[in-house]
Amino acid sequence: MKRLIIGIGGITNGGKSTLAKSLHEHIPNSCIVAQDAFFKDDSLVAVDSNGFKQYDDLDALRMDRMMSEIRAWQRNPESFFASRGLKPQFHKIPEAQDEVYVLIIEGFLIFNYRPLNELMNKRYFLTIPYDVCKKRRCLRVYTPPDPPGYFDGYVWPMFLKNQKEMEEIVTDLVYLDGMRVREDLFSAVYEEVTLEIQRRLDTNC
Ligand SMILES: Nc1ncnc2c1ncn2[C@@H]1O[C@H](COP(=O)(O)OP(=O)(O)O)[C@@H](O)[C@H]1O
Ligand SMILES: O=C(O)c1ccc[n+]([C@@H]2O[C@H](COP(=O)([O-])O)[C@@H](O)[C@H]2O)c1
Repeated sequence: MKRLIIGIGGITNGGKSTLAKSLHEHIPNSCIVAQDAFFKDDSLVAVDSNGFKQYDDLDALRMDRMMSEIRAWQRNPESFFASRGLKPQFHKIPEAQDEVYVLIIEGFLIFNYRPLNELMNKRYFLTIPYDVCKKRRCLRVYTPPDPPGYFDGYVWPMFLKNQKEMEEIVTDLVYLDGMRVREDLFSAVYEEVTLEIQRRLDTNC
């Protein structure tokens, strides 16, 4: 059994979940692990000197739990896949005797966490301009909701800081323009992932 781990990172509201879901729907034997599912309880998230809850920081996330989930997939992708009620399918090559299990890891700080970053075979990073990001973010309701001034006073400066830190540790990142239509973004990544799957089926890696 072969494995492939794809990271879909990027700016808040850049389209990570949308892209990850489309990939999952089209890639046989794939699963998604989303970083958003690992936020700590609000009572455990620190507050900064401006009174803003520090959600855009690795400390706000239970990265240990996220890593355990990913390790469970690594140990046995097939049973991890089945435990989510998904049905295995061979890739669309009639003579293929092997299967490639694909894990799609999606989230805004996935490459900032070194132990997680190191596991990825492919790294994609979605970006959108400030004004588009602010507009999309204002339309979205988080739990808890963003307080007034949160985007400019906290989220945007943290994005710039986190991106800078990420770029210091990550190489071979493929930047994706989140302004492209969904279908284009999907096709571009799907094509590359399909080639990676094919490469694994063709070789012993
Ligand atoms: N390529 C795109 N073009 C325009 N809007 C998009 C695109 N991808 C996602 N969106 C919209 O942007 C918002 C955030 O998308 P989402 O996938 O949840 O982002 P993220 O997971 O990065 O926070 C949603 O309203 C979604 O419908
Ligand atoms: O999901 C949550 O529990 C949650 C609670 C408060 C805030 N968030 C925001 O979630 C953002 C990251 O998720 P996303 O999908 O926008 O990339 C990050 O900018 C946080 O400020 C998320």
